[in-house]
Order: sequence, then structure tokens, then C-alpha cells
Amino acid sequence: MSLAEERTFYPEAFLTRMQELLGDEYAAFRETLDRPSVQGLRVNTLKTSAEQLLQLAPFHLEPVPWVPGGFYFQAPERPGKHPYHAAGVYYIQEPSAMSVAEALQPERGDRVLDLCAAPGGKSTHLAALLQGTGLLVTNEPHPQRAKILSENIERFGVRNALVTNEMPDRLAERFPAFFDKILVDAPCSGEGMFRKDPDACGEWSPGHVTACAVRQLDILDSAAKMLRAGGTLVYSTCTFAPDENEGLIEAFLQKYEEFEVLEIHTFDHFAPGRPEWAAAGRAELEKTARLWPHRLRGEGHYVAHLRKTDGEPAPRRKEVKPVKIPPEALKSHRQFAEEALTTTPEGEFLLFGDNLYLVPSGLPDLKGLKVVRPGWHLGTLKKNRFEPSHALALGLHPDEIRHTVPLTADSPATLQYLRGETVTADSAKGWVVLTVDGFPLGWGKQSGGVVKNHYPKGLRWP
Ligand SMILES: C[S@@+](CC[C@H](N)C(=O)[O-])C[C@H]1O[C@@H](n2cnc3c(N)ncnc32)[C@H](O)[C@@H]1O
Repeated sequence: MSLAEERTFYPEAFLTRMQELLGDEYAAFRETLDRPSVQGLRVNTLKTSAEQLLQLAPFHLEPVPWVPGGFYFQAPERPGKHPYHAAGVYYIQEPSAMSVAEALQPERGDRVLDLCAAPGGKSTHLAALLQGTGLLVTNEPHPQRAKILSENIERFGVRNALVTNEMPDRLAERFPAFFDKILVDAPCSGEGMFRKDPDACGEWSPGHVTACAVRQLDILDSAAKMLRAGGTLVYSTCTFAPDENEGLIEAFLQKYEEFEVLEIHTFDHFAPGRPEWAAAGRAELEKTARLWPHRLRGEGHYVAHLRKTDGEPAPRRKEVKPVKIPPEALKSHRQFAEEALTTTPEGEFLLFGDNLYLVPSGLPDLKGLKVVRPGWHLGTLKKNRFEPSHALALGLHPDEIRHTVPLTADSPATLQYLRGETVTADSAKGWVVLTVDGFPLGWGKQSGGVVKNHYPKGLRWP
């Protein structure tokens, strides 16, 4: 069955409910469901600027009006298959989803939590807004999805993130009143994904909507505990169901009187939330935002911005004693850094097995938590030598690298490298970073005119 044929099978109960809710607007909404989905990418401002991307990118990009650095692209262009994607120059993200991190607006130095984070669209956006300052804890309870999240954090070159694989209530025990900003991009019934992903359609039922709402309130319970007084929280979904949106926020506000709804800077494109779609019709729900596919170029989203006006202060935490790192481990890292880098990464080091990390400062004790990535992975200690990690290459700024092999997006050597083949080049002997138009792609080891390939096996192109 073709996608177009499948699209005609939207669940009847979903269509009836949307018709009842939208009235005169329904025809325009229904019509969008039969159109192709909208695609976008967001520039990684840890590595470049929107202006530079526009100059370099060989695709036709049109700005997404509600996010600086967000762009539309159209099939048949496939920026996800371009070497810039491998270098973390942008993230492929549905345009209405780009509104969410923008609504949370983390400021430099903030402690930020992304509680339902895989595959990492919003986390990478939050990391870009933090610009390497503060702390980003990014969490995903499903192990496989947490791994993908961790890979995306690596590709994006994020240095200040802790990636965890936990249930929200377990994190809440460890991080009471800890965060300045929290994002709950909740697992939902995914009605805004229907035209992009027919599977979301197959899984949908009224019962699923109800079950999602129960789980969403549970997740928000944990988020409420982890937010400090004065901190802000964004709740978002990619579904249209009021029970998971206005209804859910209303239930949360009834339970937690210390929360208030903040205005979302809606631009012209966002529509206000609909108080009349929630049981008690609380007027402040109007300040939440609806992104409708028939009113803007995007799949649709719901976004609520809340502030915790009062609450217990964070309990005094036991001082975490830094674990002593064997001096020979740090020595081999330093030796490597002196040879391969122009500056030696400094800060708090952590050794996890043979893996050396630079950890973001101000972390509580992580003992007992499932941690996928405790910070910036620098590399692995092997006997008496240090092998740099892919995360190190992707997190370095070009001027921090001593020896590079500069490639361009269209040079055959770039493809060879991404496929895991050796590359001929004449650079200094030893560790080198191969770059594409100046953006680090990964490590190689140069010897006698040939660069041995160290691009991770799992990421190699076919
Ligand atoms: C809408 S997706 C998140 C998308 C992500 N924020 C992004 O922008 O790439 C919701 C995520 O929540 C996860 N999830 C499922 N149950 C959860 C729970 N009880 N607590 C937290 N996250 C959960 C799902 O596995 C899924 O990865």
C-alpha cells in the first residue's frame, strides 16, 4: 500500500473529534492531512552560524519564521545524507518541534533538564542555546533510544551534557529542586505525526490517548519536584488531543498551586491554547500555544510554559569527593593533548572503566544512576597510550586542533573517509582530525602519506 493510500485511513474517532473541536476550521485541517509532511533542519550554533550555513549548504533552505537558524528543505534534497550531517553542522528536525526549546529559552549558566529526550532534537537545541555553559542533563528511559540520544549529543559536539537512562521518579530522588529549567516533551499519542509516520496512526485509539495523559501527569509530578522555586518548565506534545494538552495542564495546575502559566511569544503563526477544551476551562490556558498544520508550515505541536513560584529550597547535598584518577592516566592524556591539540582540555576528569571524561561542574553524586554519558568523552586509556574519542573530535573547535586533513564536501576523499577507507594525505605524523569545509569529521592516524581511518565502525557509510 502506498503512503498516499494509507493516509486515507485516519482513525474515524480521531477525525470525528477533530471535526467537533475545530468546527469551521476542520476542512482546512483535514486537507493538510493528505499533503506531504514538512521537513526542516536547525543549524548547530555550537559550530557555525545560520549565515555561514546558507553560504555553504548546497540545498535550498527557507527560514522557519519562529526559530533563528531553523530552515525548511524539500525532497528530493537529503541533508541527512550529506557529510555536514556527519559533522554535526545541523540537526534534522520537524519545524514546529523547533518552537519548544525556543519557548524554554535557557540562559547561559543554567542547569537544564530534558526529561524525555530521545532522539535528541530538543536537547541539541537546548545545548546550542546554552553555548557550552551550565549543565544539560538529558534523559531517556528506553535503553535503545538513550543510546541514539547519546550519539546525537556526540555528533552535535556537546561538551556539557550528562546523558542518563532513567525513569523520571528515580531522577527526582537525586535532583530535588535542582534545575533552573526543565523540558517535558512528553511521550504522546502522536496525532501530529500521522502524515509523517503511518505507524503512529496504527497505534492510535481513544484508550491510548487516556493512557498517555495518565503517564504525562506522572512525568510532570517528577518534573515539579526537580524544578527549583522560580524555575520554569516547558511541557510539549506533538498531538492535538485536548486531554494531553490543555486538559493535562489544567489537571497539573489544580494539583500544584505553586505553578503559574507564562505567556509564549507566539509570533503571528501560533494560535492560543483553548481553555474551553479543558474540564474547568481555566482562562490562563489561553497563554499556552497551539501550532496547527493548517495555520503554519509544520506538523503541529502544543506548548505550555510554566513557572514554579514557590517551593522548598534544594536540600543541602553531601559534597561529592572527586574520584582520584591514576596519575599515569592523566599523563597519557596530557601527552596526547600536547601532541594533537593546541589547548589541553581542563576541568574535572572522571574515569569510567578505561574511558576518560571531562564532567560538567556542579553534578550531584551519580552513584546508582544509569548513566550513558557522564560528560565530554575525551578518549580511552590503552596500556601506556591514549586513544582519542569521536566525541572529542566532534566537540573540538577547529582552532583547538593541531593537525588537520582539510577536505571539502564534494571531494572523493570525504566519502572514502566516511566509508571507513584510508585516505592519502600529507600531514604531520600521528593523530590528525579530518575536516569537511573546516568542520571536524573524526580522527585519523597519519603515517607515510596515508591516513589510517578511525571513523567509528558503527557510523560508517555504506
Ligand atoms: C516525544 S518523544 C521525545 C522527542 C525528543 N524530545 C526530541 O525532540 O527528539 C518522547 C520520549 O519520551 C520517552 N518516554 C516514554 N516513556 C517515558 C517516561 N515514562 N518518562 C520519560 N520519558 C518517557 C519516549 O521513549 C520518547 O523517546
